[in-house]
Amino acid sequence: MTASTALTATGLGKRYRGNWALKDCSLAVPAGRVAALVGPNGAGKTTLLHLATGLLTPTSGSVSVFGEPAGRNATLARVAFLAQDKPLYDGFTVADMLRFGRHLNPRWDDDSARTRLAALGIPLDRKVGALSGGQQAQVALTVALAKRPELLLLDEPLANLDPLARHEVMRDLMVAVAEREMTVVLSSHVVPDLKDTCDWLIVLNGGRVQLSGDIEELIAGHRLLTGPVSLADGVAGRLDTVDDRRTDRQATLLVRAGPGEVFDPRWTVRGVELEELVVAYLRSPDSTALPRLTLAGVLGGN
Ligand SMILES: Nc1ncnc2c1ncn2[C@@H]1O[C@H](COP(=O)(O)OP(=O)(O)OP(=O)(O)O)[C@@H](O)[C@H]1O
Repeated sequence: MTASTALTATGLGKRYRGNWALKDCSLAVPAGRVAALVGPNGAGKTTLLHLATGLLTPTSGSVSVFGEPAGRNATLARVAFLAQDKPLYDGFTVADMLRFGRHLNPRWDDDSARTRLAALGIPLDRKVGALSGGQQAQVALTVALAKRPELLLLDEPLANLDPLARHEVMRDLMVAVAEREMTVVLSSHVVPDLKDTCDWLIVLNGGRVQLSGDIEELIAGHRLLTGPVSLADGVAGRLDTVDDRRTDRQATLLVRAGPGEVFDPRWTVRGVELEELVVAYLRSPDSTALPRLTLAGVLGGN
């Protein structure tokens, strides 16, 4: 049986006046995954998340959440969205934020929100505007989690946080994922912070999906070769080459190849790190790795 999908985009596009912010975007995030949505500034990450929440309507294609069109009332109750400009009201106290959430959300979990804030040492009577950036991010995450979402969408939750605060937010997110059935899609520029947390990757570049799939499978399907430049054309002609950098003597190639692929022993061959993979694809906007069979399977299984 194929796992159900939390988020599905099919030929999804959004145009602002003459410009496509997102184009031909097809992807599926299986339920229960923690997906990293990465890409440079202006890649379309916020646009995709806004389409998934129903804040924007598609210009073309469609987006659905647990098989239902995004933005419907029934879908909204299952989704929490933490926007990039965290919608925290500076003049409100933390307790006001909880009261607000309780009134707006029928599934609101006040006890866990209070327990979480107490554990973080964030006083309920403090005005939100008087909290540090890290504490504000934690309050915003607490409010989002208290909605008890099945799909949690986070737009740059780590922006403006110092490394310790970033680590704590990611750790708390993982605790929440372990405690309940939840799918997370999290946009970020900070790829190293995602590698221990996320198990699914979506790379957007210039409004298009370049990479989408299970992180372990993507890593296992690529190799980094370093060796004499004279051998480079042979490899580039035989295998999909994502990134090809050459000096007069040496070539460094990132190729799509599984662990069983046999190379000339003059190459030094090693696996790739998540960040190397992301950077290599972003450097080569025409390269894509979209697991069409997997995608078709996931799409068909819902
Ligand atoms: N309301 C809007 N009107 C016109 N163009 C827009 C609007 N919102 C976004 N865009 C454009 O759409 C493209 C994608 O923007 P988007 O904010 O989705 O990217 P992003 O990947 O989230 O970027 P960042 O990492 O900087 O937040 C950009 O070129 C942006 O200028």
